[in-house]
Amino acid sequence: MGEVNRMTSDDKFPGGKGINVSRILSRIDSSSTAFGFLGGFTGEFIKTKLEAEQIVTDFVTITSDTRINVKIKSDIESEINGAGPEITDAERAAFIDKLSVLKPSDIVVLAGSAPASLGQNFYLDVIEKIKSQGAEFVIDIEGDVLVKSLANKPLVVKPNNHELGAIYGVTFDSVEELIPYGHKLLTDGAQYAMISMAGDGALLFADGKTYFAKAVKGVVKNSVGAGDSMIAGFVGEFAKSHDAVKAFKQGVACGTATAFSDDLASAAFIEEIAKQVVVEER
Ligand SMILES: Nc1ncnc2c1ncn2[C@@H]1O[C@H](COP(=O)(O)OP(=O)(O)O)[C@@H](O)[C@H]1O
Ligand SMILES: O=P(O)(O)OC[C@H]1O[C@](O)(COP(=O)(O)O)[C@@H](O)[C@@H]1O
Repeated sequence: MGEVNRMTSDDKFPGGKGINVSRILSRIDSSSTAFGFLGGFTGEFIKTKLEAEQIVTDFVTITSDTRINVKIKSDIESEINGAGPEITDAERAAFIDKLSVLKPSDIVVLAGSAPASLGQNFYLDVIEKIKSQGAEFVIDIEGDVLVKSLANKPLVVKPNNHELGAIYGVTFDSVEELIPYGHKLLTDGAQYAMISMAGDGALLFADGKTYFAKAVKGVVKNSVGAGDSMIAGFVGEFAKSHDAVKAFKQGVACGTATAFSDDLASAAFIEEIAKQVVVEER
């Protein structure tokens, strides 16, 4: 702080939670459409990168520049996430309009912070539209919006252990302590809930049961996008098999494989890690 800092190397990746979900889905052979708002030179960069990976995109083009989120990898990881672009009422309305194509078999993943210009009710308006089309939704957003969305029965939610504590105003000293709160996410409305705990593994709450996946051991290269990868793994597998435990296993494999990769995990590495994931009922 307060000094000139020079990087030894740098990379540029198309990012943001929903984009990460689409990139992992494409690697596990699950088709998706990446959508949201894109604008300016940064928006062009993201679109080009996604198209190079054969990911279908359907973004609302905005006049402001898409934000840049800076991830600093040193002895410790630090993140500086942009506040997000200015989005006009017309651009907001165009986005909601796009949801008219949704069918009951679709699953919409709502992920990441919404810029202030979209207003406080943005995600709740989006959820109302998704529900009116008969589609399912998954939500990965911090705070109050996640809590309010539970009444609309999201297919799955995946707060990490810290976010779960913040939702219910508690702190956890052990995995056992957070189990009742995982079940509370279901009684509050979620169909399934996963709690990710980085290097301490993950929990699944499904049909009144609790499942635990011990963390796979390996060298952590990048924890950015591990949570998004976990959601993609769950959704991609659930869309095929409708088996929540299998979906959880795939989620953990994708999250772990990304944590052990420089960018998001490759298909081959996800497959390799999947062989090491063990899920047991607790
Ligand atoms: N250091 C790690 N070692 C092993 N697995 C990890 C590690 N970090 C993340 N993972 C895997 O990825 C999942 C999601 O990571 P996590 O950091 O908890 O999510 P988020 O990025 O949303 O906070 C974890 O539940 C775990 O399965
Ligand atoms: O929208 P937010 O909350 O600022 O989060 C955006 C950030 O989340 C990420 O998608 C990473 O998320 P996770 O580490 O939770 O998987 C980054 O690519 C991005 O910079």
